[in-house]
Amino acid sequence: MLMPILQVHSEDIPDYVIVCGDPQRAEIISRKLDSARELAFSREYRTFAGEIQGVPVAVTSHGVGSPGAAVCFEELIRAGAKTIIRVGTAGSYFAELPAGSLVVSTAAVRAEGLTYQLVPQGYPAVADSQVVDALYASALETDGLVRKGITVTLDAFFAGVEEIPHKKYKQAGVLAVEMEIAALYVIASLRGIRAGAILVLDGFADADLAKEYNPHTDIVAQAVEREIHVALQAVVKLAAE
Ligand SMILES: O=P(O)(O)O[C@H]1O[C@H](CO)[C@@H](O)[C@H]1O
Ligand SMILES: O=c1cc[nH]c(=O)[nH]1
Repeated sequence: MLMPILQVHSEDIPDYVIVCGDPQRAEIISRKLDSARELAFSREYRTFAGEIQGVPVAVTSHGVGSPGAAVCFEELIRAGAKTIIRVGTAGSYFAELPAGSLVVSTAAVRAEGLTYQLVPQGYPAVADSQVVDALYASALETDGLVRKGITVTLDAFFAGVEEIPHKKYKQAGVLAVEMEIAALYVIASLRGIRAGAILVLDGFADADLAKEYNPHTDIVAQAVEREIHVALQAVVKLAAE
């Protein structure tokens, strides 16, 4: 069956799918796969399929923000995805977690609008524990900082006149801020599949720490290579369980 928005056929979507915001990152991830082939590039959604150590895996970009990403997650699940791992970037709240560090998101604060049109307030946006364990174990096998914990999903990247309560999230122990994980975790729970996420911190989101936003540094690019490796090794681990 052809998915109307992603323009991929369900027969081509395996159990394991890696997702990321940037179509260019999807292409970078696809280069790590054996027998990789591009399935479709429709709107911001670019999809590849291949194998990692014999395990079939697809990669799809979901763009920026929860509503567009939700379209991607829903169609991937309809097409047959059973485990979705987001490989993303996020802003850090803590000086001890500088650019280049990794965070495995165990749950997300629903500070966005999309999930409130799907489930009531109070419904948790929580990762699958097996996926979290596989991501964290794989990350510990690599060099560099990694933490696991709660992240927050926002709709706004740039602030308007309303204050984004970064200070409160930080006080509450939230590690990092990004824009799609809450949608992924809520949709995964609703549809009965597994999901998890690993993030490269690309700078500080907190007003006290923030300098100019620049995700295009060597440190971030190297850490993205590391998180891609971690996510693909997590897929191999999960497929062997
Ligand atoms: O790392 P990616 O997947 O691009 O995602 C992060 O980067 C974008 C903002 O620049 C948002 O989509 C945010 O969630
Ligand atoms: O949403 C995002 C993504 C990366 N860095 C940020 O500060 N915010």
